[in-house]
Amino acid sequence: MRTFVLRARAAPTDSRKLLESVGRDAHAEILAHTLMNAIFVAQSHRPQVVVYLVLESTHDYSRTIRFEADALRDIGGFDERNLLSKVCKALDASIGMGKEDARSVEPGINVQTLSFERLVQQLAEDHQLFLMDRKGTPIHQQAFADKPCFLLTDHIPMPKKTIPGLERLGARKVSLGPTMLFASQCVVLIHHALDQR
Ligand SMILES: C[S@@+](CC[C@H](N)C(=O)[O-])C[C@H]1O[C@@H](n2cnc3c(N)ncnc32)[C@H](O)[C@@H]1O
Repeated sequence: MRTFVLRARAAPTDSRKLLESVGRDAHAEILAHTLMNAIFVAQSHRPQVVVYLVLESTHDYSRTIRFEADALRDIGGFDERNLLSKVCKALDASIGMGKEDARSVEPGINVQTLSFERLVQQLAEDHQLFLMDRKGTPIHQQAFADKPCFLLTDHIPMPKKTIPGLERLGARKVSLGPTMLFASQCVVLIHHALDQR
């Protein structure tokens, strides 16, 4: 199982604002690109992949949308419009939810009003956490067990004060080289590195 968490700090939890932000400051397209590269390969999907999108620009609670590749049905295509429509459907389904509530959206997709910090605490119970960071251990030198979970952000960096807490949960920094990449590009390189093993 490979798990990816995209902490989308600028992404609105209002579906209309999310769509309006494509190509603008909040760059909602990052969500679609990351989903695409995490879940899909040519003519198929990757088995055993889970993606969490954590949208944090909100007036109430962060929304954590979980996509489980093996359970998705009728995803309808991998273009930005289609993938963002799934995100919007989850956001609309979450309207009115209380704190740390959960709803099923469609097969393979659910939404929770869960913060990044609480999500990562939960994942740390049975996953090995890796914080993607240019200054971390080169990925080809890093050992991986059977449930790695890779933590990424959108164009806004991980807040510095979050990092000691992640390290206390066991997160290790892993690098894909000195070039600053998009999260979606990191996902491709992570899959490639793990595919070689
Ligand atoms: C566009 S980058 C974030 C840029 C942001 N301005 C920053 O300074 O972190 C998106 C995500 O990819 C990760 N990332 C980008 N290049 C990387 C690299 N060469 N190795 C490891 N992670 C990388 C970042 O750590 C971040 O989680």
